[in-house]
Amino acid sequence: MAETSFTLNTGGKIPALGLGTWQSKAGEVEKAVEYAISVGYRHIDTAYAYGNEEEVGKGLKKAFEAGVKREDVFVTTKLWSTYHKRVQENIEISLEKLGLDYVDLYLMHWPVAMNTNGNHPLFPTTPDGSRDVDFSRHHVDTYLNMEKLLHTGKVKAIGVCNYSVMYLEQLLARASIVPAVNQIENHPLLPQDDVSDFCKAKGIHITAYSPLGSTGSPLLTLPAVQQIATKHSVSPASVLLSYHTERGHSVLAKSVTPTRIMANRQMTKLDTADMEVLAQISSGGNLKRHGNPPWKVNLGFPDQQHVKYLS
Ligand SMILES: NC(=O)C1=CN([C@@H]2O[C@H](COP(=O)(O)OP(=O)(O)OC[C@H]3O[C@@H](n4cnc5c(N)ncnc54)[C@H](OP(=O)(O)O)[C@@H]3O)[C@@H](O)[C@H]2O)C=CC1
Ligand SMILES: O=C[C@H](O)[C@@H](O)[C@@H](O)[C@H](O)C(=O)O
Repeated sequence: MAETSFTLNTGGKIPALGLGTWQSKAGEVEKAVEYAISVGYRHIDTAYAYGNEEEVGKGLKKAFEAGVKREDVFVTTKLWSTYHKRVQENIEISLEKLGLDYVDLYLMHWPVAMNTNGNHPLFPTTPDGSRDVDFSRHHVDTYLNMEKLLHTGKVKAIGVCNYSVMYLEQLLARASIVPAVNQIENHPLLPQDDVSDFCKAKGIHITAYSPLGSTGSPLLTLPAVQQIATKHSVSPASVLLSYHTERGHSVLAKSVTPTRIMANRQMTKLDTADMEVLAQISSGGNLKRHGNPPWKVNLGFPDQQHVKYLS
């Protein structure tokens, strides 16, 4: 494995590979977390919005009972959009569900607030059926409230997700604490070099999500990925995950399947030629973003400039 962990701007370490839990179903995720930790994972990613923090917490508890120390597991959870005006409340609910005193990383899930008192606790809608966005709440004000959590000991580090360069510039202009992490969709069909370079210059670590292309892992069949896998006698998944460690990013791979959880631990030392082949996949604007919720808001990503926004 090229790197087993990266150092954050807090001085803390983030393990290079984390277990993703988005869409991991009830009845499956507790076992997935317990199994992953038993085979060496030390980084678990969840979120209030995933609705599985309680079960993730049960998996963590089993791992601790088996002798793994709390301080050796890096746990991330995320502030949901309907809680942008209730930051303290949302972390307390998450900690209660997880059965933890603190999380290692607390991330703003999206830089868009939704109506706190809308028609649904997670995904409120307006009468036309679109997302009930709270345009009165600026994402930087939410982040400033997250900064205050650092003094409570309930979070060891704070950061953001889904931040473009434009949003990061807005945030850094007013923040006292540089985010430790920006968690973004990242893979050879969405390299986001602009965000990666900007974060590197500012000391913000990137964690890549949807490295396999999310549900159904469509990127495993990319010919260039398969060709590199054959060259190194490894799986395509290993190539797609190792792409991030080579870039200095940590990576989250979701699976509830024990054989895949185990297999995804295998990292491959990719060479310069491999990285060049992987970089070529997106050349000529051949980009694919899998996570594209209908926010009605311009998030500032260059690949989304064709989208029509209401605001
Ligand atoms: N901050 C944010 O907004 C976001 C954060 N994330 C985080 O990142 C994590 C990873 O991203 P995610 O979108 O889940 O997608 P991934 O790219 O990790 O792909 C997950 C899919 O790949 C399958 N899979 C996993 N390993 C293998 C393998 N070795 N061979 C074949 N198939 C495999 C899984 O199936 P199965 O489980 O059935 O084995 C599942 O269908 C999330 O779970 C979440 O924690 C994700 C999206 C947005
Ligand atoms: O972390 C995973 C993703 O961000 C997911 O939570 C969102 O995409 C959500 O389904 C939404 O529709 O806004």
